[in-house]
Amino acid sequence: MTCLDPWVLLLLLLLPVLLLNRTTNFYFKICFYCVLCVVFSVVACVVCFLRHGGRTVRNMSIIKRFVRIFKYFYGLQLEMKGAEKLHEDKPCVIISNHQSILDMMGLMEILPRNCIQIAKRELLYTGPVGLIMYLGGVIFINRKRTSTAMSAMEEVGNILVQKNLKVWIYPEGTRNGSYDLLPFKKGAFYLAVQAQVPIIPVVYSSFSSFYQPEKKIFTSGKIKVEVLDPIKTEGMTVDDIPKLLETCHSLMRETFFRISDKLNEKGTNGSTSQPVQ
Ligand SMILES: CCCCCCCCCCCCCC(=O)SCCNC(=O)CCNC(=O)[C@H](O)C(C)(C)COP(=O)(O)OP(=O)(O)OC[C@H]1O[C@@H](n2cnc3c(N)ncnc32)[C@H](O)[C@@H]1OP(=O)(O)O
Ligand SMILES: CCCCCCCC/C=C\CCCCCCCC(=O)OC[C@@H](O)COP(=O)(O)O
Repeated sequence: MTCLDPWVLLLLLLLPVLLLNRTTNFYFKICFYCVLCVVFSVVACVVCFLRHGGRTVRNMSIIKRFVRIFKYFYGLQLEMKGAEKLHEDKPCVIISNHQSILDMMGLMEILPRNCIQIAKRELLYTGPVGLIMYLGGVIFINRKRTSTAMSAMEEVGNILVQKNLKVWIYPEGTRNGSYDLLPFKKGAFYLAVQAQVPIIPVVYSSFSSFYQPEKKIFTSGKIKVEVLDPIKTEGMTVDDIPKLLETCHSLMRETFFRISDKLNEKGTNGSTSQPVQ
């Protein structure tokens, strides 16, 4: 018996109370998510090194297996529609809406083979999480310097067809938890037109039925994912980009509203989702 035992006992007694409280439950789940990311990244880094010896997009299939476990801890269900459109063995630019750090779970559920992602450079410095992203072939861009971000994207465009790759981009350029989509940045559309490859929009329903950081709500729930039809860019030039962007934005926005559960003023959607204890 050590002198810490009464404190450990107290903590154990308090744990159910803390988990039942909405705010502490919320923070517990977010902290646990970060712990899961770090721990799984360390293990995945070792597996990736042993399997492929360094940075390659093939490591993503290993990372996927780890991240796909996360949803069971959070009682999240993912309902997919049209996923087969992503698995055609041809290069393309995949665009999707970006709500939260939780998106990674939805991403890994549907991520096709040979698909690299574009991420903000700051994520490279998150220790093991940054390292596993690097090993998985993620391309890091400096959003504060448009010219370097653009040339990094241009390099991706140059190898996309040559290496038969797909690229996953969040065209909103940042997380957006509001019940709408932000206006799109143009990088993804330049890339698709430059490489003359189709754009495939993927829409995730609003998380707000189970996840609302401002109200400290984080319950179990369902995410609907819909893959829209590919939009061809063959024959398009830079002049066509504004219209292409607009088409993708309105199609995705329409789909987002259709598949999301609109909340009432109380912040509930009337569903029976209960906090995961
Ligand atoms: C266990 C743990 C496991 C971990 C698993 C890892 C999972 C990994 C998950 C990772 C998830 C990570 C998720 C994340 O990290 S999301 C955050 C990072 N991702 C992005 O930002 C992607 C989307 N952003 C863009 O595409 C932006 O456009 C970029 C970044 C490129 C520039 O943005 P910026 O805001 O600086 O500029 P702007 O878009 O207003 O454009 C400015 C002007 O430049 C013109 N322009 C733009 N592009 C091009 C071009 N190519 N050629 C020529 N011109 C171009 C454009 O027309 C405009 O001109 P004008 O029209 O106003 O005259
Ligand atoms: C040595 C330093 C150690 C730091 C350790 C930090 C540990 C971090 C642990 C877990 C973080 C999980 C991150 C999972 C990756 C999710 C990617 C993501 O969603 O990034 C947000 C980015 O798209 C947009 O960022 P902004 O909304 O523009 O901001």
